Amino acid sequence: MLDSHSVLRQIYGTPLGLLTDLYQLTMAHAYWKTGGAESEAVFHLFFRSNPFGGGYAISAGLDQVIDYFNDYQFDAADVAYLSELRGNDDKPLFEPGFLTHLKELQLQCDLDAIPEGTVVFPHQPLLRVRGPLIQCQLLETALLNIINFQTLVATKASRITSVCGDDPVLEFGLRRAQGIDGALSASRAAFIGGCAATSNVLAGKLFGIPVKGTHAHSWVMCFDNEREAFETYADAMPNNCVFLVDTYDTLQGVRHAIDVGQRLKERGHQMVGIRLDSGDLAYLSIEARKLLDEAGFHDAAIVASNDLDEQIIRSLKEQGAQISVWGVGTKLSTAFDQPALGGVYKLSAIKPTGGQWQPKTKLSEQAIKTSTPGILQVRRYFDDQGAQADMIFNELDGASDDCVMIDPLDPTRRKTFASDQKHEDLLTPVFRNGTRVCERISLAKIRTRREQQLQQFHSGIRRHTYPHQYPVGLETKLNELKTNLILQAR
Ligand SMILES: Nc1ncnc2c1ncn2[C@@H]1O[C@H](COP(=O)(O)OP(=O)(O)OP(=O)(O)O)[C@@H](O)[C@H]1O
Ligand SMILES: O=P(O)(O)OC[C@H]1O[C@H](OP(=O)(O)OP(=O)(O)O)[C@H](O)[C@@H]1O
Ligand SMILES: O=C(O)c1cccnc1
Repeated sequence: MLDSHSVLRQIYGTPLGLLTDLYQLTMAHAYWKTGGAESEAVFHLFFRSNPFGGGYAISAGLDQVIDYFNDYQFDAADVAYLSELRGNDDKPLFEPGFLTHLKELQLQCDLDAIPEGTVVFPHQPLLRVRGPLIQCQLLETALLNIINFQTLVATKASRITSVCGDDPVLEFGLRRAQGIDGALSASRAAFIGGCAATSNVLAGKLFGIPVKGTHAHSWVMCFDNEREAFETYADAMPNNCVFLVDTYDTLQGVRHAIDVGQRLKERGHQMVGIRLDSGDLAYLSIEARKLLDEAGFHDAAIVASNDLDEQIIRSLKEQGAQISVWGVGTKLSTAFDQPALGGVYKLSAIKPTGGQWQPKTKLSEQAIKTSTPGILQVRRYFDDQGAQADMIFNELDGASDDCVMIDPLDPTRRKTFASDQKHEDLLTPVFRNGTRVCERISLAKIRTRREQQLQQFHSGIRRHTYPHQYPVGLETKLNELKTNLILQAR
């Protein structure tokens, strides 16, 4: 199954094999030279704590991972570049045979992934990559780059949109995002997280996100007075009038908008609303609403922007602010209060050619950082109330019949599930032997999935202060395997 287009290719116009850390290539070279390259390996991508001190995260980025797999390639120019790199003896870093291997490389990996828009938790694999060791290793950095950022921003957007209820949130982050790709990826992830539209027109074109916009202070400042600015704008753009009213005196600005709105009405158009971008947004929105309603503009929206985030929006709502549309930029697209998710990609099992699977774990002084061995799957159990707990198990063993889940950090904490209890396995096949085996899901469906997913969970996980900790544990045999590997290593 071939994909007709790849957004990554459209943006960068080049294959992205070199979008990796040099050490992936030096390890790949060493595997190739010493015979380990074709051993079968399994890696999992997971994060260790929920971002923003919250109770959940929203998975995002898989569609770009699919693009990345589809486009994975080292072209002639890439190989020529690599051939020029030198080691500390000034000799070529990579042998020509390895560079030929890269040039001819075709991904043979299997990929299983938790679908985008799913509510996810620490320690559960979002991606599982299985295939030749050399290939799994080469994929690490870009997979982390894609999933870490989009999952982070989708989660931030989900927190913001949850506070806004049914009010639309417009993502305005492009101008202050971390570079071009940071902005584009943020627009996509923000939409998954529940934003209604973006101001980023390229993101609109590439991802099919609705685009929306008002006008800037510069428009008002180019005229002798605000009223003339609004009138001229209304003449030119009668079907997109949201007047920015705070350039000089906000409530006077609302009166000017109302006057121009009346003229628009007479000409058969409708003023969409006004935008507030400074001052006390609670007070000004309440006063603006009164003025608009008195003039009969009951449907006119009050858009607010200015360094908004979920805390300020919640506070504004508590103050009775009459804001109906929220423009959120910097704090959303840069994931301002936590700039990285901290997801990792760890080897968990290896099978030398002709040998048996060997589960692997990476020890750490901190128990929470010790990685889980095996070929993992995540099983989400449901009861009448919704999602009850997630159990990670090892597909090499299968889940045990009594389905007991253990908290690896406190083995006295356990949960037992009935063998016929409703459940869903979260990791689903995406690639088999380098070929895509699943349908691509539209961004609109992913966005809806997030909404539906959140309904499956106790509202306590959505709480921003001291959220409920959703139970995630290891199936008994997997916990034993992990404990034994730790004991052996020590
Ligand atoms: N009623 C309110 N309650 C809580 N926060 C508010 C309220 N009104 C505005 N804010 C927030 O307070 C911050 C105030 O921003 P700032 O100090 O830049 O003031 P300003 O009035 O916007 O000035 P400027 O003209 O420089 O933009 C913004 O993040 C804004 O969203
Ligand atoms: O505050 P954010 O959440 O990042 O939202 C985007 C901000 O960007 C614009 O301001 P800017 O001063 O750049 O331009 P302007 O002159 O159009 O207001 C806009 O007016 C918002 O305040
Ligand atoms: O359309 C807007 O109002 C807008 C767009 C980008 C940034 N700030 C505001």
